[in-house]
This record gives sequence, structure tokens and C-alpha cells, in this order.
Amino acid sequence: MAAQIWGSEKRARRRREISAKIAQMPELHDSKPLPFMTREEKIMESARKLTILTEKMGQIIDPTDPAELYHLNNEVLGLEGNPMALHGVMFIPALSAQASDEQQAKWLPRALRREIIGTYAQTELGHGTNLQNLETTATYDLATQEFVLHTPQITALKWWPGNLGKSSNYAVVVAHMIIKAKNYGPHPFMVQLRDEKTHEPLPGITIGDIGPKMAYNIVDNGFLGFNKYRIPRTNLLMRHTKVEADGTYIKPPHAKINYSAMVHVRAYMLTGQAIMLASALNIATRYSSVRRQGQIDKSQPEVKVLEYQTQQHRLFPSIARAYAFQFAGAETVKLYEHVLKEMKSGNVSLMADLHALTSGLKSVVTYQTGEGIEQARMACGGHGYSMASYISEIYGVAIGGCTYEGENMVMLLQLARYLVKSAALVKSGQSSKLGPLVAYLGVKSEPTSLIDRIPNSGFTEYVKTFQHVSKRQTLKAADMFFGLMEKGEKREIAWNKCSVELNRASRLHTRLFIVEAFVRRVNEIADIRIKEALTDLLHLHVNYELLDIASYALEDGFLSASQLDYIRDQVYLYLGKIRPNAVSLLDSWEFSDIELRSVLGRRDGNVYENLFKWAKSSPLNKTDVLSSVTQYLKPMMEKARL
Ligand SMILES: CCCCC/C=C\C/C=C\C/C=C\CCC(=O)SCCNC(=O)CCNC(=O)[C@H](O)C(C)(C)COP(=O)(O)OP(=O)(O)OC[C@H]1O[C@@H](n2cnc3c(N)ncnc32)[C@H](O)[C@@H]1OP(=O)(O)O
Ligand SMILES: Cc1cc2nc3c(=O)[nH]c(=O)nc-3n(C[C@H](O)[C@H](O)[C@H](O)COP(=O)(O)OP(=O)(O)OC[C@H]3O[C@@H](n4cnc5c(N)ncnc54)[C@H](O)[C@@H]3O)c2cc1C
Repeated sequence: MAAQIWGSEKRARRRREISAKIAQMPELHDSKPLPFMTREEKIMESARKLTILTEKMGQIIDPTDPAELYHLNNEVLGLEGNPMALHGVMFIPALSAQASDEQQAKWLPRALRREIIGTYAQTELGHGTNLQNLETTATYDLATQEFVLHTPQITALKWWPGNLGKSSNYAVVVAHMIIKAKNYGPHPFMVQLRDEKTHEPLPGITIGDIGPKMAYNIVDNGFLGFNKYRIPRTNLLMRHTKVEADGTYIKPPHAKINYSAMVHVRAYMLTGQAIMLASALNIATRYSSVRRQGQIDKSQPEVKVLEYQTQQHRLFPSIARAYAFQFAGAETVKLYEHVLKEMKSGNVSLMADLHALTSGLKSVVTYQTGEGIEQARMACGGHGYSMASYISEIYGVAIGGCTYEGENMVMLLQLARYLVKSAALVKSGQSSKLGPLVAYLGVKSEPTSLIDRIPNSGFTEYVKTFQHVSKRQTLKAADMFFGLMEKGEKREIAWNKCSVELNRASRLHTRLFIVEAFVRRVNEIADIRIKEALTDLLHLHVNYELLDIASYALEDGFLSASQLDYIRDQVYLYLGKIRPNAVSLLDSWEFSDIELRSVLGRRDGNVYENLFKWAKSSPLNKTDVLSSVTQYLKPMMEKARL
């Protein structure tokens, strides 16, 4: 099963080997539980481990393999980020995709050797979503052949970029490029921020940390202002766009090609989200098979809380989602790598499809991951609320994904643009022009769902039902939009008035893709036992998801009330079938105790003793009487007694 999750037997074996090596290297372990550290201590601890990793990485992993690097990071540095998180996640990808060969030769080896630390500085205090209204400017000075970076007002301060505040000395900065008074829109520039020897900010740069956040507090998300700060013309990233010495602008082959670093993260973050969901579920499911509370049959002893159907209903559909996201994420990464290769050789025709797909997936996956992790926390009762469970930290980190790389509603609306264009093709009789991901929009469906009517139909009838609801909602939302325009409404106003319906279509389309990716994977599996376990999980997935969106299928009578009862019964049937495999389905992800950082989720199940040990190690317990008591509470009580 680990081979299915991680992509191959070799990958699963390598993960195990890497975890085993890390277990033998105490210098790479947290020196004390992260929840007991201050933010400064955590950053220091992370930087300490990061430096050791830079030295010893080659002994543990193949540093050129992104999957091994990701695993190493998760084990050693953890989910809360690290002082170089954005260096790998966005700075290097931005340089790789947007810098010319000559620029790459100059900067990439230094970045890869970690001679310099970089980040991606795009979002500002006043604007994150609407890139057209970013306010930082890069004005070309023809006389000196330099760009002059400037922050005209407070809202133009860069705000949020990870590791910008304190750790990075370089950044890819996105600014509006102005040449001879003409604004060419946002473009990426390579900018040195700090002196390489002293790490002091360079003259003309104002920089710092934006303060503590809901989670990710090891990352120094920062602010950045420029006061007429000059950089050479050749620091504009010039793989696709060029500016010649005389100010001549050579436009890129696709208007949005400079957004590729964002698409990179949107594609790769899906499996990251799956891992976080599976981690929280691993903790909750293991704990649920240790925790005994109450009886189902009063004549029997107290049961493990995992025996309660409500507990299973709370956890198991999310287990199925974690697998579904991992499989859909793996497919998306493959597609991304393919499109990137094509883009590098000048073919930009697949960019729109990839943008639409990753926009929808990013939104649905992060939202449902957040939901699943929060349910996992509640499933652990009181102990879930303790930082000893570590679930709250996983939650805080995971839901950051609903916001970064494009706020979820906004990204769903990006997919909706693609769906509406596709609907227009269907309506004008040009269905043959539909791309493969939306081809179903042009296919006539049966009048009613055949779920429960065709024995042994596998998952075909389910897929058809998802296709039907997605198609219907897409065409309905598109009709609403076209209808408003026909009545004379301006395009943008009409769009806004339909945007809730449009986003519903985007969610349904994305959920269909996730279901299809799960079905594709299960169909590929040769090993009978693995196939059987995953088929059970897929049954739960399709029935649970369909129940969740049933109103769309009921409103036009595609599903009947009796079919809905059948679907509900299937959910209960598969909850029971999955119960014996539940812990194993999560243990198959092979998270080590070091990686999980959870007292509740320990592999050995020795929860209570370790919770007590953990509590005793709280800094508050270093002394029996705190100074808050001697200074304030004790005098207060004494005064009251007089
Ligand atoms: C490697 C492992 C990674 C794992 C990750 C794990 C952990 C992560 C840890 C920490 C966080 C890390 C990073 C976070 C970093 C950031 O958050 S960076 C900042 C991200 N910011 C955003 O995402 C901003 C969101 N806004 C936008 O993307 C755009 O502004 C917009 C909403 C898409 C609108 O753009 P605009 O230029 O104004 O669009 P316009 O209306 O002019 O045109 C729309 C058309 O453009 C097409 N389009 C847009 N984007 C793309 C694209 N990327 N590719 C292709 N096409 C694109 C769009 O489809 C429209 O086409 P039409 O034909 O007109 O419909
Ligand atoms: C943990 C974290 C890490 C980050 N890292 C980085 C980084 O490394 N580099 C970087 O540059 N940035 C980074 N960011 C910033 C992040 O990319 C932005 O916050 C994000 O893109 C959302 O933009 P915003 O803050 O402007 O939200 P807003 O756009 O202000 O969103 C507020 C509300 O308005 C709605 N809204 C906005 N526009 C529309 C619209 N057109 N239609 C409908 N609704 C709309 C949104 O849906 C939302 O409900 C990070 C953010 C976080 C939380």
C-alpha cells in the first residue's frame, strides 16, 4: 500500500531508509517538543537543523530528488516551515521557469549550493489577489540601463512573502514594469536585499517580519519597501519577456507565463495537503483504537471509541479523501511537469487547461483537508485540543493553503471562466473542440442515474452521475450568466451576480476529477489484496461524496429518493467494511513518530503515560509556585482575607 501511496516500491523503500537514517541522527531531532518553544527558539532550532542538513543531506538522500527532499524536510524540519522554505518552494522554481539560460547560469548554482537564500515577493499590504493593481513599480532608466524599484505608498509594501523578513538575502520581486512612461504590467525581477557578508539590509531597502500568525510561525513572513532602489536591466527575468538596452519590450508567448511559479506550487501542494490530512487522521485513528469510553452493549466492557459508527463516519470518509487527493495530486504533478517542458520549448497551448485544473483542485483539496483535520481533532475529544495531539498545528498549516497561492473563491472563479467557455462551445454545437477534461460536458446523459440498477457496473454509473451533476450545474450557471448579458447587463456585473452558482460548478467539476483519478488508480492496481482494500475505500468515497452533493442530482430527478437510500446504506456498509483496515490504511503512509510529533498519535499507542510525561515537561511546571501567583494572585487573596 505504501508503494501505491508514494508512487512505487522504490520510493516507499527509500522513505523507510531515510526515516531510519534520521532516527539514528539525534542532532536532527527536535531538542524539545515544538509547542514548548517560543517563536524565536523554534526559528533558532530550525536554522540549526537546516545547517546540519545542508552539510549532511547527501549522506541521507539524493538531493536532486524533490520527493526525497520533501520527505527529509517533513521529518526533520516539520510542517511549521523553516527559514528557507520559500527558497525551495518558489525562489528556485521561479528562477528555473522564468530566468534565461544565461541568468540561470549566474544565479541557480549559487541558490542550489545555498550561498544565497531567496524568496518570492509578490503580495503587498494592499493587494494580493488582484495582481494588476500591485503598486510596486520598476521604472526603466534608459541612461543607466537600470530598473528603479519603488514603493510609492504604504499599501505598496510587499507583505506576506515567506522568509522575506529575516532570512532571505535575495528575492524574485514582482513589480509593474514601466518603460518610457508605459506600464507593461507585473513582471518578476531578481533583487538583492541584504549585504552578502553582513546580512544587513542594503541602502534603499526597508525590511522586517510581519509578526506571529495562526500557524507557520517558524517562517518569517515579511514586509519589504523600496526607496528608488536600483537594479541592472539584466535582473528582469528574461526567459520569456525581454527588455533591450534601448527599452524595446519583447512580449512573452503567453500573457500569463510569468505566473508559472504560482502554478508550480498549486500543482505540488495537493500531495502536501493529502499528507497533512493523512497525518491528522493517523493520529486520530490510532488514538481512537486506544481510547476506551462507554459501552455499545451494556453487558460488555468499554469499547474503543473507533467502534462507534459516528466516529467511523467522522474519520473514514476523510481517509478516502486523503488517498483520493494523493492520487489526484500525483496525476497533476505529472501534467504540470509535462506542460512545463512544453512551455520551455515554446508550446504554451496547455497552460489554460493546467491553470483551470490546478485552480479548482487547490481550492477543493485545501478546503476539504481543513474540514477533515478539524473533524480528526474533535474525534480525539479533550486530548485533541491539547498541543500534545499536534493536530491544531497541522490544521493551522493546512488551512493556510486556502489562502496562499490564490484565495480559494478567486481560484474557483478562474476555473469557472474555463467552464463557461466550454459551456459556450457546447451551446454553439462545437463540443468536438472541448478539451479532454471537459469532454463530458458535450456528452448526452441518460435521463436517470443507473446506480443500483446495473449489477457489477463497477464505478461507471457513479462517474456518470458525477458527470451529470457537474454538467448540469455548469450549463445552468453559464445560462444564468449569458441570460443576464442578453438582458443588457455588463459582462463583469453579470459575472458577479452568478459567481456563487459558477463556483458551485467549479467545485462539482473538481470533485468529479478527483473521483475519476481515484477510479483510474484503482483500475491500474494488479495486487489483489491492495486492490480490494482500495476498492472498499473508493466505494465509501463515491457514495459519501454523492450523498454530500445529492441535492444537485435530486432536483432534476436524476437520482430518486430510493437511490439515495441505497447510497446511504452503501456508506454504512463500507464504514463497517473499512473498520478492520482503518489503522493500517493510515499506517501505510509510514509516518514516523519523529515526523508526526504527536503524543496521541504514537505508533506504540502508549498514550496516557506519555501525556503525563509531556505535561510534566511544561515550562510552567519547572516551579510549584509561579511568580504570577507570588506577585499578583497571592497578594490579592491575602487582601481579600483581611
Ligand atoms: C514544491 C513543493 C510545494 C509544496 C507546497 C507546500 C507548502 C507551501 C508552503 C508555504 C506557502 C508557499 C507559498 C505561498 C506563496 C504565495 O502565496 S505567492 C502569491 C500567490 N498569489 C496569488 O496566487 C495571486 C492570485 N491571483 C492570481 O493568480 C491572478 O491575479 C488572477 C486571479 C489569476 C487574475 O490575474 P489577472 O492577470 O488579473 O487576470 P486577467 O483577469 O487579466 O486574466 C484572466 C485570464 O488569465 C488566465 N490566467 C490567469 N492565470 C493564469 C495562469 N497561471 N496560467 C494560464 N492562464 C492564466 C485566466 O485563465 C484568464 O483567461 P481567460 O481566457 O481570459 O478566461
Ligand atoms: C501562510 C501564507 C503564506 C504566504 N506566502 C506568500 C509568499 O511567499 N509570497 C507572496 O507573494 N505572498 C504570500 N502570501 C500571500 C497570499 O498569496 C495572499 O494572501 C493570497 O493570494 C490572497 O490574497 P489577499 O490576501 O489579497 O486576499 P483578498 O483578495 O484581499 O481576499 C479577501 C476576500 O476577498 C475575496 N475576493 C478578492 N478578490 C475577489 C474577486 N475578484 N472575486 C471574488 N472575491 C474576491 C476573497 O475571496 C476573500 O474572501 C502568503 C499568505 C499566507 C496566508
